[in-house]
Amino acid sequence: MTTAALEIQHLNKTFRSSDKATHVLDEIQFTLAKEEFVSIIGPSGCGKSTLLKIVAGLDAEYEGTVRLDGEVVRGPGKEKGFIFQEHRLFPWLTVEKNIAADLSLKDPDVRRRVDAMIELVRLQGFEKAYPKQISGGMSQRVAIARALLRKPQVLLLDEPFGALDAFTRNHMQESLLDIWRENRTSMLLVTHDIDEAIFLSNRIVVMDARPGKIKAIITVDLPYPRNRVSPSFQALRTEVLGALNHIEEDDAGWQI
Ligand SMILES: Nc1ncnc2c1ncn2[C@@H]1O[C@H](COP(=O)(O)OP(=O)(O)OP(=O)(O)O)[C@@H](O)[C@H]1O
Repeated sequence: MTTAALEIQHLNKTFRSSDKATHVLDEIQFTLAKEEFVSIIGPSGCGKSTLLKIVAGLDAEYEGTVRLDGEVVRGPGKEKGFIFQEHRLFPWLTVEKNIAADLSLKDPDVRRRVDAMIELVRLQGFEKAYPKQISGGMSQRVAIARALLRKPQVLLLDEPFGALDAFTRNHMQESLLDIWRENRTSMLLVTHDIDEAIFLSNRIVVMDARPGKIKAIITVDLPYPRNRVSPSFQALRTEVLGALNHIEEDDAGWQI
C-alpha cells in the first residue's frame, strides 16, 4: 500500500437552488492507497453519499480536486465500480448474464472471466438463477461480481449491506473481506455501522455534519480476520465512538 489510488484535495460542495445554497462538504481531504480499504462513517446528512457520487464521477459540480490513479475524475467510467444499498440487478437476466451485462457470454474471454467472478463471490450453482430466486445477500454478491468484472481501480460501496438482516450482514462482511483479499481492488465504503467499519477497514474516516467535514481518520491496526469480541476491537469501537460523540446526539444513528 504505497501509491495513492484516490486523492481528494480541498473538496467543497454546495447545492444551489434559486433561493438557497447549502454547503454540504467542507475541505474534504484524504487519500486511498492502492489495495487499501477505507470506510467513511458519520451522521445522517454529513455528505457521505454526496462524496461517493463525486468520486464516482456522477456529480461534477464541486470545487477541489479528485484524482484516480493520477487522473482527474471527469465522469463515470468502468475504472470506478459502484455498489448501491439495493442491488439494482436486471430482474429478467440470470445471475451470469447480470454479471456479464453488456458483454457477451459467447465471447470465450468474457465466459472465463464471468466464471472466475462467480467463483470469487461463491455463487457456483446459481449461474442460471434469476434475481427473484436468490437472497438479498447473494444479489449483492452478484452486483459486486458485475462491478469487479470490469476491473475497476476502486470499488465504491454506499451502505451495501444496510438493507440486510444482522446475520446476513455479518456473513456479507466476511465475503467482502475474502473478495478484497483475493482481488486487491481498493475499497471505499460508506457505512452507518461502526463494527462493520472496524471489521473491514485499514482506516476509518469519521465525518461531522453541517457542513460535512472530516473529524478524524482512525487507523485500524488489527490483523485480519478480526475478532469482533476481542479487547482490541472493543478499544477501537470506543475510539470511533469517542470521535463520533462530539457530534450532536440527535444526529446519531449508529449501529454497533
Ligand atoms: N440534490 C440535492 N439538492 C440539495 N441538497 C441535497 C441534494 N442531495 C443531498 N442534499 C443534501 O446534502 C446533505 C448531504 O446528503 P447525503 O445524502 O450526501 O448525506 P449522507 O451522509 O449520505 O446521509 P445518510 O447517511 O442519511 O444517507 C443533506 O443535507 C442533503 O439534504
